[in-house]
Amino acid sequence: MISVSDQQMEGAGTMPAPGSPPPAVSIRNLDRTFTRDGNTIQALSGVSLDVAPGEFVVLLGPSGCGKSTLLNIIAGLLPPTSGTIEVASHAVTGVPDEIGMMFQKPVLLPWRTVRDNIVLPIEMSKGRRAAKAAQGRVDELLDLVGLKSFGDQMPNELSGGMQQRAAICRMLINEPDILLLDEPFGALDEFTREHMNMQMLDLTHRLGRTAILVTHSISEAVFLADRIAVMCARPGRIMGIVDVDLPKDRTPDIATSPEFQHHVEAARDMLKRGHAMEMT
Ligand SMILES: Nc1ncnc2c1ncn2[C@@H]1O[C@H](COP(=O)(O)OP(=O)(O)OP(=O)(O)O)[C@@H](O)[C@H]1O
Repeated sequence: MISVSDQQMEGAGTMPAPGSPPPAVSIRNLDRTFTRDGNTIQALSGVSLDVAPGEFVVLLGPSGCGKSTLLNIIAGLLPPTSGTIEVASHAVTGVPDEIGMMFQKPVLLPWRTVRDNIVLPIEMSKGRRAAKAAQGRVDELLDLVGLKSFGDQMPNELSGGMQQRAAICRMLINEPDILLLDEPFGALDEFTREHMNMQMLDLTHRLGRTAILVTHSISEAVFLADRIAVMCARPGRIMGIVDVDLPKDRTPDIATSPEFQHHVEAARDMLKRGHAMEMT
C-alpha cells in the first residue's frame, strides 16, 4: 500500500506526526523570487516541509522547479524572500554547522592531494594545525568510501566516481548531521551512479545522518528515499509527498519488484499532474 499525500490539501504529509522528535529541517511557507531583466521569477511559492532526523528525503521534479534554490536556502547560501527555515530548531541565518553539501561536480582543487582536499573545510575554518590533526579522521573516511590507498594521489589521477567519493569525504570531515546532495552523481555513468547511490544510502544509514537529495530521476528517487517531495514549476512548489515504504536495506535488484514499480508510478502520476497544472 503506497501512501501518497497531496500538499494542495493543507500541507498533508509534509509535517511531523504529533509526539515525534523535533525535525532536523523545518520549512514553512517559503517563497523565493528572482529578478532577471526586469522580470520577476517566482522560483518557490508556499513551500512547507519537515525532515525528521535520520530521514532520507528526495526532492524530485522537472528542470526549473526550484530544487536547487530550495537546497541552497536550507544550506544558508541564499535567503528566502519570505517564510521561515530552521535547521536543528534554529533559524537559518548563515551556513549552519550541521550542514554538509555536495554538488554534481566534485570541485576538487587540482593542485592539492586528495587528502589535502578533504581537510580543506577544516583548514579554512580552523587553520592548518587543526587540518593536520584531522589526518586520522581523513584515513577513516577514505577507508569508509573505499579510497584507502588514494589519499596521496592528485585528483586527476582518480576516475569521476572516485573524485565524487573524495568529495563525500570532504563533506563528512566536519561530521555534519544533515547532508544536502544536489544531484551528486548526475555526471557519472549509470553503473557508477547506481553503485554510488548504494554507497550513499549505506553511509547515511550507518552514520545515522539526515539527507536531502535533489534529482530528476524517478527511479533514483524511489531507490534512495524514505519520502519523496514531488515538485512542480511555475511557480516552484511541492505538489505532494510519496512515502516510500520499502525495506531500508536496498540493492539495485529491488527495482524489479512490483512494490518498487508501484512507487515509481505514484511519483510519475504526481509529476504528470504537476505538469498538467503548469500548462493551464
Ligand atoms: N540567481 C538566479 N537569478 C535568476 N533566476 C534564477 C536564479 N537562480 C535560479 N533562478 C530561476 O529560478 C528557477 C528555479 O531554478 P532552480 O535552479 O532552483 O531549479 P532546479 O529545479 O534546480 O532546476 P535544474 O533541475 O535544471 O537544476 C528557474 O526558473 C531559474 O531560472
